[in-house]
Amino acid sequence: MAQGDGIDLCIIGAGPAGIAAAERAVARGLRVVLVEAGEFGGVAHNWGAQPAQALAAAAERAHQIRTARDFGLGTDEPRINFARINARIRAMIQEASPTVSPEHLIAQRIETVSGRARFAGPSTIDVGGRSIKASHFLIATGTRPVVPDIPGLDGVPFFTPETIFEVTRRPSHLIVVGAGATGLALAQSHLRLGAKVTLVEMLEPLAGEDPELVDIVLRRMRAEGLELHTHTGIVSVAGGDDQDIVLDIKAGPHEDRIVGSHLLFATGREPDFQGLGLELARVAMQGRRPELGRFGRTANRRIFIVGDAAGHEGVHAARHSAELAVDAITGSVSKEGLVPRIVHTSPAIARVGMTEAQARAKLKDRFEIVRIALAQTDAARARAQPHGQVKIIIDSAGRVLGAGVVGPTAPELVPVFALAIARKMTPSELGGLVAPYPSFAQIIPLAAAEYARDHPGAAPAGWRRLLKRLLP
Ligand SMILES: Cc1cc2nc3c(=O)[nH]c(=O)nc-3n(C[C@H](O)[C@H](O)[C@H](O)COP(=O)(O)OP(=O)(O)OC[C@H]3O[C@@H](n4cnc5c(N)ncnc54)[C@H](O)[C@@H]3O)c2cc1C
Ligand SMILES: NC(=O)c1ccc[n+]([C@@H]2O[C@H](COP(=O)([O-])OP(=O)(O)OC[C@H]3O[C@@H](n4cnc5c(N)ncnc54)[C@H](O)[C@@H]3O)[C@@H](O)[C@H]2O)c1
Repeated sequence: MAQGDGIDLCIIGAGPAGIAAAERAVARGLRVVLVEAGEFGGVAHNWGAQPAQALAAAAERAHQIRTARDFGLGTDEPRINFARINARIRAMIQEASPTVSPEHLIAQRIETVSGRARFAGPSTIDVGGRSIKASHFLIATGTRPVVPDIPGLDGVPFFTPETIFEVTRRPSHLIVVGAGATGLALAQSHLRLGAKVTLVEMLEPLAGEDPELVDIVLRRMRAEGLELHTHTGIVSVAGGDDQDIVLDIKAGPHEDRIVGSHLLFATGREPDFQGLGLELARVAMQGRRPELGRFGRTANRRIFIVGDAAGHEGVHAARHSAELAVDAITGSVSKEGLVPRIVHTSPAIARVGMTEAQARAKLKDRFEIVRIALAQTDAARARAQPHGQVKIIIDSAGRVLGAGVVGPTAPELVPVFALAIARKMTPSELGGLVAPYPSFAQIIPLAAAEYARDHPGAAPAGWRRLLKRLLP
């Protein structure tokens, strides 16, 4: 049967991007159908961000117990029960599920369909033998993990970031391959939960991030016991089934062997358009990737691709890209927001706007950097969490262009810098904001004072000027 005409927007994939798009579209008065092949909530809710955050929270507690002696508290090593930790994670996901359940979505006037979608033509999809026609389509099908082709891997049991939460006993020695945001965060969680962890990376850890900020995190992780091999390739792998996993590695001319109990590949993700029938949808491809215009519009102007499938990174980026696409479909004028990039290690890295490398490429030496160590705040000293820094990129006119924060509350601080960049604020204006005491946010006025020391002419913000900038 052909589901009735009159559907304005059919969304394929009910992860954060698909759900955000559906919510915005119904708010704009569109008739929306949301199709999901697996679990509503997508990777983020079921296998990605949420479980990883819950695991990191357990790991943080274990770390606090282990370091409690620094505060004058006598404690033993935490007793860690992996089965209970992962049972809590599953329970937490179940508890949060109503917020992404079909029932909740239907209550918001979003029609839901369970099944795998495949285009049957430029304006029709097929879902389990059922045909759905719509004026516009939004593809929000996310990504799947990539596992490298390594000699010997056939027959060796391994985990991906989606399956690692199924472990019910503490790995005695977890080998993690890939030091991106996922690999580092999962490696640190397992390390803090008492596993020995060895991380193998063929390039630099977090290669796209500011090396100065990454270095702070890596120093912490090494101090906590992480064994890290960078610029290291895997020659072969063997073992499994009650036997140790043996990884032969090579860094330049040096060969080595790692013997572990569990193997996790965090070697990146790729969009999976196979089986979606994009050729029937008249979506033009560039190799294996669709050609994308503004807001993810494809060569078929009625089809958009958003979220991780379009190369955005993280839940907030996925949601934002989806909302912009809906705005484009409904003809609303919207401005792309500044999307922060976050690495959820401990300490975390959060940054927004231009990096030092980008500023150098664009402005040569016509910019300045202000750096302040987190240790300069009383909050960091009181909580014994001194590991971190703020790094602000400022142009020659004195406007904030970018900022990177490393610290326990980095993700909470970075929106302040996003606002400063969007409003073209100066460090003096930022320094005009009153940060509560004690808080890590005090690093912001400290950074502003540092800038003012070298620029005595840059007047602190008057409240009138600040108000003028903040008000629409
Ligand atoms: C371990 C891990 C930790 C992470 N931690 C964080 C974090 O802390 N913070 C953060 O911001 N991001 C994090 N991420 C990234 C985050 O999960 C993604 O950015 C986010 O899920 C992307 O949302 P999405 O809607 O684009 O795609 P997804 O969440 O992948 O959802 C896509 C949905 O589409 C469905 N689908 C696919 N094909 C079809 C089809 N043909 N028909 C119907 N449905 C289909 C899938 O079943 C899936 O439900 C993490 C990822 C991982 C793996
Ligand atoms: N906001 C967050 O906290 C968060 C958390 C997880 C993921 N994400 C996002 O999800 C996306 C994917 O991140 P990711 O870390 O899964 O992937 P990634 O692609 O960023 O990192 C994968 C790493 O694996 C390495 N690698 C690949 N093949 C290898 C091999 N054969 N041997 C050794 N190393 C190898 C790569 O060099 C790279 O450093 C990113 O965009 C990331 O920002 C965000």
